[in-house]
Amino acid sequence: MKLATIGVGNAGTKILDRMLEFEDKTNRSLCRHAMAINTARTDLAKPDFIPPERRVLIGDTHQGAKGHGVGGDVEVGADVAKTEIEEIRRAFDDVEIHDVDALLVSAGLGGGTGSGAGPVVIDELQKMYDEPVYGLGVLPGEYEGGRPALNAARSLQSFVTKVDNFVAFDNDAWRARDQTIEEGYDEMNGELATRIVTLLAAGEKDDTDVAENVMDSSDIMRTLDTGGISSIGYASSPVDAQKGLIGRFREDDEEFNADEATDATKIKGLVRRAVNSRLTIPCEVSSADRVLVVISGPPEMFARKGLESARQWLEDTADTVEVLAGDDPRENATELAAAVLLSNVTETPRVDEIQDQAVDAQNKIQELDAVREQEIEELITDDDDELDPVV
Ligand SMILES: Nc1nc2c(ncn2[C@@H]2O[C@H](COP(=O)(O)OP(=O)(O)OP(=O)(O)O)[C@@H](O)[C@H]2O)c(=O)[nH]1
Repeated sequence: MKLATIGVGNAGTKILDRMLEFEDKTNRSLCRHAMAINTARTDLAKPDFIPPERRVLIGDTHQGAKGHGVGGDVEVGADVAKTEIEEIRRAFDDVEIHDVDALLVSAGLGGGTGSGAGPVVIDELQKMYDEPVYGLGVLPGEYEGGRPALNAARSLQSFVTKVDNFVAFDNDAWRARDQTIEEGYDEMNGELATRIVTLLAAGEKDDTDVAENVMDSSDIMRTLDTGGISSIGYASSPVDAQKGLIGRFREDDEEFNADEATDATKIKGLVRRAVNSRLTIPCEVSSADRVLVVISGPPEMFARKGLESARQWLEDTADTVEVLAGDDPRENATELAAAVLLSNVTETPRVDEIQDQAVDAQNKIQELDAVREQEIEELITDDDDELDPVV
């Protein structure tokens, strides 16, 4: 596929930058246009790969932002983007839409800019272009507390209703306990970038003269066409030019046999590993509406039989007949990778938890407001009592 990509807020920008880095490292060219929109000047200076002229600072004259971010306030994030919609629109004028299949907006949903300005940006893109607009969004970890959960619960609803498909990433599922938050983010962003780019960059070459099994961008778009929330699974094994695949396969895989494993069983094993891996958002695989499998690597490693039996296994596992599978040939690739898109998954426990956490946070805020109102009323009454004799 070919995409125009827009990172909104700090996390959205960092993730997009890592996608560009992965592309650069692996000779892919998924993101034909990359842009960052943020309310924090310092964060906009940080990317290594997003071109400086494609970084848009919004809200530097807004009272609630002043170039320093919006401090987790979704209302301010949305207001800033609405106020500066003309500037945002002008920035989109540079997008060569005839050169892309779709647009992708990435954002963290726990803060104020990504979650507030993100939906405003998506609305504008949907108005301006006929191409699908996809979302790539990070759900905050439980450890972050009530406010990010409240932001995310509200914003997730806007994102999911506005985009054509929302690929979710769950910080809770990916957090390693022995890392600082920043180290953790760096690693997570790399993992997410690898998954989304491996998946969507398949079919980026519009070659008519390609082998039969090669993934087409229209297959990817068809799988994403379900709407809703999606998750990605991924597994890879290093490739040795002489010996073929040298990665270890799960020994509990019923097909596993170190000596006899053919390329076909290896491919099937890789797809199983991808589906059983840590998904970008944990979900019940059988709740997926449609599934897409991309096998990416040196073409001599592809095995038509393997792809077909992986597809059949997935049809049973995901309990859907809508499983599309294809190859993504990458000459000189050092790994064979399987990326599996589970589209429109409905059983995602973390989304339910965030909603519960958000309701708790909302109740606490209301309780605090009620206490505050009571205190103010009491203060006024006390003042009135004191004032009475004077009047
Ligand atoms: N996976 C991942 N999540 C991040 C990263 N940085 C922040 N987050 C998450 O994204 C949420 C939003 O953080 P930011 O992106 O910094 O916030 P923002 O959208 O720029 O909004 P403001 O800071 O309020 O202006 C946080 O609550 C975290 O859950 C990152 O690098 N990787």
